[in-house]
Amino acid sequence: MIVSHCAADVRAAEAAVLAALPDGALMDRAAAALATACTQELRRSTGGVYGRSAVLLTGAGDNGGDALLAGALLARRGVRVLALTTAERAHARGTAALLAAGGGVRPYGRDGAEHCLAADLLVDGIAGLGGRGGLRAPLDVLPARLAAAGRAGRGRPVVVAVDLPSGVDADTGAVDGPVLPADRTVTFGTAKPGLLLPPACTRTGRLDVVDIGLGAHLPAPAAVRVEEADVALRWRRPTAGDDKYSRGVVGVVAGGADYTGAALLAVEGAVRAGAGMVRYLGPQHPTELVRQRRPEVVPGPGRVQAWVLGPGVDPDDAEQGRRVREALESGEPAVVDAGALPALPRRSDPTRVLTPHAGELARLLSARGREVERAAVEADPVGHARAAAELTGATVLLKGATTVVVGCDGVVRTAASAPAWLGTAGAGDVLAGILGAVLAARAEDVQAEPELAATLAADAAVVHGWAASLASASGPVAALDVAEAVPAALTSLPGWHEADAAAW
Ligand SMILES: NC(=O)C1=CN([C@@H]2O[C@H](COP(=O)(O)OP(=O)(O)OC[C@H]3O[C@@H](n4cnc5c(N)ncnc54)[C@H](O)[C@@H]3O)[C@@H](O)[C@H]2O)[C@@H](O)CC1
Ligand SMILES: Nc1ncnc2c1ncn2[C@@H]1O[C@H](COP(=O)(O)OP(=O)(O)O)[C@@H](O)[C@H]1O
Ligand SMILES: [K+]
Repeated sequence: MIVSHCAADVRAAEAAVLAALPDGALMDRAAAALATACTQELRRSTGGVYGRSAVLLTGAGDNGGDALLAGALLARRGVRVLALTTAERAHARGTAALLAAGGGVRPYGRDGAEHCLAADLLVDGIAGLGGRGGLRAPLDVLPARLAAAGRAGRGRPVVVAVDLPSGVDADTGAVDGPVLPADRTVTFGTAKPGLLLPPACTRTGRLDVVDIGLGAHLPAPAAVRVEEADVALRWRRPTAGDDKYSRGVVGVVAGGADYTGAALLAVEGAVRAGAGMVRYLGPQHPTELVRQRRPEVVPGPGRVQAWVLGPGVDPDDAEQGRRVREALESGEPAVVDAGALPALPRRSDPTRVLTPHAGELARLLSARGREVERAAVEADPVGHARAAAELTGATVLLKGATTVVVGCDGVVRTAASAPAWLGTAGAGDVLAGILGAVLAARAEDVQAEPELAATLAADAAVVHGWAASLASASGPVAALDVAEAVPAALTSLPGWHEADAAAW
């Protein structure tokens, strides 16, 4: 898991650590780690370090100071280092260190972009925690120039961001103007939400979190990235004492006379994610299809531990609509997807996990008096997911390249294990099925501790994305293939077998 904290929490932790350290010690730790990452990137993109060229973009603050101090270390390793200052002031100790090590310092000026493009390495120390808004002129055109020049090491320098890609909002992940995208970001003490949250997170590149001793002084995280190894530890496995009921029965209300495929996909997701039993509730035609493909599915009503409601359900389908409403009234944990979202009562609780994509979330908010367009949701996914969680009382899982989950504990969870190939019809139905199986397996725990639903929702999204990576193998993938890959995805999660051994 990668944890992140807002700027105010980082600054407070920094103040506590600084009180016990000599002047400059914290920046020196940061700069040493930054220089190491820079030499690795130089070696990777050019085959060496000595004689290579680096340009440092340095603002007036400590972010620029980190870059200058790291630049001094690089210069001592034989790198030709030039700092281009982007503000009227520059960090005094960092500037002196770079000059003493043989580097150069001058204003960014008119030819700044040409210097940047000609370098092997570009270190972005324009702004970090103190950044406000997107990059300003003359730096605003630099991201487009770099993008047009090609790939790292082939036409353009490799870009290493200090703490954050400049122009990204550290706390929210908002992108309000041009941002310098990084190939690698070296962040200090803890990650920042803006490095993990969409839309900014696509600019982070490879992320290094450098321990500079803030840990003991940091509060609960603001946002976390759930990783495969976290899921391996938490995934509930059956024991000798389990039977099909105790492992969790999933009730699926999906599909209808027209959309039969969604019924199959949701059922397949639940079966493959290890449900003890799946009951399917729907009209005769999809019921027959489900039975043909998955004879183990039980048709018709009965006791369930968790529901999957809505994939492929037409909101005007009276019969399926009645089943959705009855399930929502039953009190069991539920995945509320697609056609079931309009049936959600005005207030729910966190054991109901809504799984909209951006368009569905926009409709849900608009129907509740918060008129909003899909594009606005995409520009601020976390803000809108949070608004929906507050308005409905439910847990909200907003699907996207980076999926975000907002529950009732205030922490934003993210899953980013999916390849872009997963953006294919029916993939969301499979996720709903997987999540239904996860909720059913832990139904009692979720009832006792509703905030657990958000953790489980993020786990399901990670497995869904991991299964997609496996099934896709860097190529096209169909939704049904994703469901079929779930068992293999689970057993290939890093740490799965170690966690299994520990259980015995
Ligand atoms: N807080 C901590 O625990 C630590 C902080 N360190 C560094 O200190 C940084 C914070 O330093 P500061 O508070 O001095 O602030 P910054 O250096 O992040 O930002 C201030 C500078 O950025 C400029 N700026 C702001 N927004 C801009 C924009 N959109 N475009 C162009 N320029 C912009 C400002 O005019 C100013 O020159 C961190 O990001 C990190 O790099 C590290 O040295 C280690 C420890
Ligand atoms: N660019 C992308 N990269 C990775 N995953 C994506 C991307 N676009 C969409 N996805 C994922 O694909 C799935 C699509 O679900 P959804 O929009 O509900 O489609 P459908 O309704 O056809 O099933 C979601 O899990 C989403 O997170
Ligand atoms: K930066």
